[in-house]
Amino acid sequence: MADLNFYTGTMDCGKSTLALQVDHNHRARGRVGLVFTSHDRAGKSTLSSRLGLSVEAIEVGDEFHFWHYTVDQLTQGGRIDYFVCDEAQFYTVDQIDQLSKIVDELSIDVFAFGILTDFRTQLFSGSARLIELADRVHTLQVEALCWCGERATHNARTEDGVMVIEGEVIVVGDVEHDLTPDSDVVEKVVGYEVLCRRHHRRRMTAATANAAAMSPDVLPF
Ligand SMILES: Nc1ncnc2c1ncn2[C@@H]1O[C@H](COP(=O)(O)OP(=O)(O)O)[C@@H](O)[C@H]1O
Ligand SMILES: Cc1cn([C@H]2C[C@H](O)[C@@H](COP(=O)(O)O)O2)c(=O)[nH]c1=O
Repeated sequence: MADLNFYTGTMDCGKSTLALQVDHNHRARGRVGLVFTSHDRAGKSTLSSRLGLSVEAIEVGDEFHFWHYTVDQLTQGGRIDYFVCDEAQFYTVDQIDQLSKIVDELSIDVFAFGILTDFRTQLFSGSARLIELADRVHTLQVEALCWCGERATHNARTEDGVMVIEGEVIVVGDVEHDLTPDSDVVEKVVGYEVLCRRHHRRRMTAATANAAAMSPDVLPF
């Protein structure tokens, strides 16, 4: 029996690295797989890890149809044992439904990887559908840490290190370290920072915590 697996965690916790390892290990045992991604930082049709590894991947846009694509491949005599699906938070609900049908009707294992919530702590629709349908949901064991040392649980979007709460849901970017607000620079550096829930709610990033350290700790709001 094939399974639909969802591996999740915050940004920067090792998901793409694990996706590359899963593909490597299954391929090493003679299994035939397809690798998919969406909006990877390294560019279109690439699955990349911050460790520097990357592989070519099939880009999943909103119009991509997993079921039609897979049936076409199989009809042409191709063999497929598994899918590795990175950045699955960006997939549509229909695409996740197609993946579950592929598991059930074509006995293809699916390993999906993605973050759960956006910069406003709202579930991505693709991630929510995976939570609803997956046979197994795994939280990655490598934990990214908040600047305070606690386990990071949420993803903040920042401009020059200061947390923002307005904007488009999809903004491709990376976690930024050691940012300090610089009023002299016109172009703000947009990035992400992983935070514990308490500091996400307080909108307190490493940069603003550093600034606040100069004044007595105000009561939590
Ligand atoms: N220079 C490094 N040395 C060791 N590990 C690193 C280094 N740079 C990044 N990493 C590891 O890579 C992880 C991020 O990997 P990645 O697969 O890109 O994460 P995700 O896909 O979840 O954003 C970090 O949590 C860290 O453990
Ligand atoms: C929180 C959040 C993230 N994103 C983007 C930023 C990155 O390009 C990816 C996550 O990649 P990672 O491999 O897990 O680091 O998602 C976004 O578009 N919107 C958000 O709210």
